[in-house]
Amino acid sequence: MDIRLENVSHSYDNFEVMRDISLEIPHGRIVCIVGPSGCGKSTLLRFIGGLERPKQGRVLQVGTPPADCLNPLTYIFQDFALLPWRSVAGNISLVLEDHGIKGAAAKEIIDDVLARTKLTDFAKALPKQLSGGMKQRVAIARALAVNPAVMLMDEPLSALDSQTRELLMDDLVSLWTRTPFTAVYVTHNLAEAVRLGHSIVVLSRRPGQIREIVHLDTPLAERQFGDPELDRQQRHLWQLMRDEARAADAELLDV
Ligand SMILES: Nc1ncnc2c1ncn2[C@@H]1O[C@H](COP(=O)(O)OP(=O)(O)OP(=O)(O)O)[C@@H](O)[C@H]1O
Repeated sequence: MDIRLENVSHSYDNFEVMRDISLEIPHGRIVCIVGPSGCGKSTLLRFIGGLERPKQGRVLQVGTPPADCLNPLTYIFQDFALLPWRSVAGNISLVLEDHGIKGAAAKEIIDDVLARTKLTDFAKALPKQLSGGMKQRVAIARALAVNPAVMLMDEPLSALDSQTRELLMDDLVSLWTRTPFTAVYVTHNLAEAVRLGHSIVVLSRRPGQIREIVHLDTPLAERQFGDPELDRQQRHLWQLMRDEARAADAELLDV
């Protein structure tokens, strides 16, 4: 299933947040969205997820979700959103229980996603026993359990330290390489964008408009830390964003 945004514009009362966004999120691709603070990245994600509707334009789901998909659009948040009293396996089973999947059928799915996220040995652990990186792996496993058509990732690594972030990026790349998934990935971090994005949508400051869409051809598995081509792309993204980010920053201070 692809997602298509057609001429999406939005205001909260008279406060214009985004203007005329048209965008394709193709099946099996990771599309990163970057832009200065307050330019509407999270709002765009909410429109794609159907949590809110834009004032103008349309968000279309094109094609059908996978046959065994329980939840076509699934979020992964920065703060993991795990239930502290449930084990790792219990947090994953929760989303299956919502769909009436229990017993052996649930166990099969849970075992599979735990293995894919290298969490098998932690099935019985409670969230408080886990590091931040492990918690986010649980959140990713939980998202994979519903076999989503599109994962909506809102700054999923930004609460983590830089080393853990690198490890999680490696995990996401190997997950995608084994079984490609579709994701819209909002981030402030341009290094994450060039490491994980098949394309990177650069938004202007508010009202967010598309400044440029950068397409990266290097396969995800070949993108190494410190790769000169990725560094060059990251510099290009920063050039696009620097003045906008500075202006947006000044605007926020004025409020
Ligand atoms: N429900 C709402 N009512 C009024 N204003 C809102 C609402 N939601 C978001 N906004 C405003 O819309 C603008 C865009 O917000 P949004 O959170 O989408 O930006 P963002 O690019 O994700 O920001 P950041 O990078 O800081 O997380 C902001 O100025 C925000 O204050």
